[in-house]
Amino acid sequence: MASTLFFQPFVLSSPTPLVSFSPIRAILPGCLSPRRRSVSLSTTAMADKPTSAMGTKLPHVLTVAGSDSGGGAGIQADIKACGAMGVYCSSVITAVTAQNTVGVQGVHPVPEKFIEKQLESVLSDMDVDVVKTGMLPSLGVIKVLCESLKRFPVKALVVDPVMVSTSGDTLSAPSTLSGYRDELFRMADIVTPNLKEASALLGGMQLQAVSDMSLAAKSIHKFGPKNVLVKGGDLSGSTEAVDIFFDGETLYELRGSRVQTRNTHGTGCTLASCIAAELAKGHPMLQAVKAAKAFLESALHYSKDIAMGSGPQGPFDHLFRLKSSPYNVEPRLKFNPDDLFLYAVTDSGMNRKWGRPMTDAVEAAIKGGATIIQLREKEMKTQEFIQTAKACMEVCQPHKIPLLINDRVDVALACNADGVHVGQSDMQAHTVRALLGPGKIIGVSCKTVAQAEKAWMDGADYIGCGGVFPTNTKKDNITIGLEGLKEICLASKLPVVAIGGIGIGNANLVMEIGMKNLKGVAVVSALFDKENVEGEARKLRSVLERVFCSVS
Ligand SMILES: Nc1ncnc2c1ncn2[C@@H]1O[C@H](COP(=O)(O)OP(=O)(O)OP(=O)(O)O)[C@@H](O)[C@H]1O
Ligand SMILES: Cc1ncc(CO)c(N)n1
Ligand SMILES: [Mg+2]
Repeated sequence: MASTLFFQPFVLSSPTPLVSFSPIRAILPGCLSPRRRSVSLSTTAMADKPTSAMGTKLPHVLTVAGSDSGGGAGIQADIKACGAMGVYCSSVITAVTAQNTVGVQGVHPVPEKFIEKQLESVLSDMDVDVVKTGMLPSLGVIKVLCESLKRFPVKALVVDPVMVSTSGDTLSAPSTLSGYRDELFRMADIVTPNLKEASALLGGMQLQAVSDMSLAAKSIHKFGPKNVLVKGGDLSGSTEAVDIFFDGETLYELRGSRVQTRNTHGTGCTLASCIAAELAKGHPMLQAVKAAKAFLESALHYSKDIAMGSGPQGPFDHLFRLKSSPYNVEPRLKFNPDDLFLYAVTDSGMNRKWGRPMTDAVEAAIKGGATIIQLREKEMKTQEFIQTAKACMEVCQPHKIPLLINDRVDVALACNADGVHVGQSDMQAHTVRALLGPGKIIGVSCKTVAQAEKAWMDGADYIGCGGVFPTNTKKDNITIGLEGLKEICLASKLPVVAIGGIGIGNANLVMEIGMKNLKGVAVVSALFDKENVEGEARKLRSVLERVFCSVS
């Protein structure tokens, strides 16, 4: 088995915006060729188009693919996947297939000239950010597409080299192999072959284990794409769904749990479309791939018992979020790891003791210098918790301070909080991510290196690490000490906030361990078990600032 490499260079060095539904065209950070970036439609180009320049810019994916009459794969999957990710999707149809859960009964290619016409219609007019390709039935279609992309450059190209359906039916002519290898791959930001496609691209190489997939990813990279994702959905005998990502330097083994279901028709199309959608929003490549995989796992899980058709492979429901989380709207605040600097965690028992409403306590903490608030209420009834959270949101919003909810994803959705913090026995972070969407902040409490690694894989934004010192807030909590904190910081690819028994007297010791990704301290009693919350926050903040200035 290939060794697992989990480098995530972008996380610590430059906090990237989680979502950029910017009214102006966002530039994709670090994932695009300078060649295309330099020629892509710029704000200047937009200025030539008064209609689109004056309105809101939607992130836009164009899919160039075949129609699946069964609605589970192809164009239909692509449009639903982009819709589910909150991205506009236009479509150039390359072929019409007669398809169902049994297999492909017929293929009717669209004439190349008419594909060219569709491409020109959309690309010349509609501000496409990312092109995603699926079924390209002939070499001629690939050539037409390459020419169109040269005429109308876009910010990113995602190539899913669809060749054979899972039912075994051929969807592209053998001559397309050379078109992919010699022409289209060179223009691609990522290519996403499954096992059979990777094998075909590499002249029949056998792919039976993860180590073979790693070799294949490296070989396919030589054809010229910037990144390669070899998908392991069809890897037999695995309890996990393992994909291999290669960016030309580092191999990443992306593992998810394998959902036990027959409803996997269109997973490949969906994955590639979700990647394209995340790129269109402005996310970097690896983050886009991880978000796509997390979405897919949730969609498969949600759809695992759907019964449709009599064949071996059924479709799944891309739009499950519409049913599961009506409040799933895009976030207001982008996560900035520096927000972890002075992290205030509430405790209504303490605030009651000092006779102040939660909103006053939160306001005072913010005025004293708190940079993020977490509502941690273990006893409160749901309705009261939601009301309190909504009221606290109103306190936080004018100060642009993010508000997170401890454990209760439902409460976070109900009040449209900025995110959720979960512990090890709460809902898993990847499920939280699927429910909250890509733009919300997710934190996970971690006591071990393995937990920190899982948090990163699950798509969390930061980890809370502790208890650093013994604390009365959490009885029987294991104390990891400064050494434990240091070990986890060293291993973590995510920013870290230290927690547990921290206050004015010892915050300096914590920050002085000198870890670059240790971004701040989280406190409960040090602020809220005091009479003057604002004053205590101010003192703590000045301790932190002093250390920050001396170590940086
Ligand atoms: N049962 C499953 N549970 C979880 N993830 C899965 C499952 N099956 C496939 N995947 C994931 O779905 C993505 C698509 O992989 P897959 O290898 O199935 O692509 P594909 O064969 O091109 O799909 P298609 O069925 O559209 O042809 C990968 O990220 C893979 O790990
Ligand atoms: C149209 C179409 N595109 C792609 C696939 C691969 O899933 C399929 N089965 N049908
Ligand atoms: Mg498959």
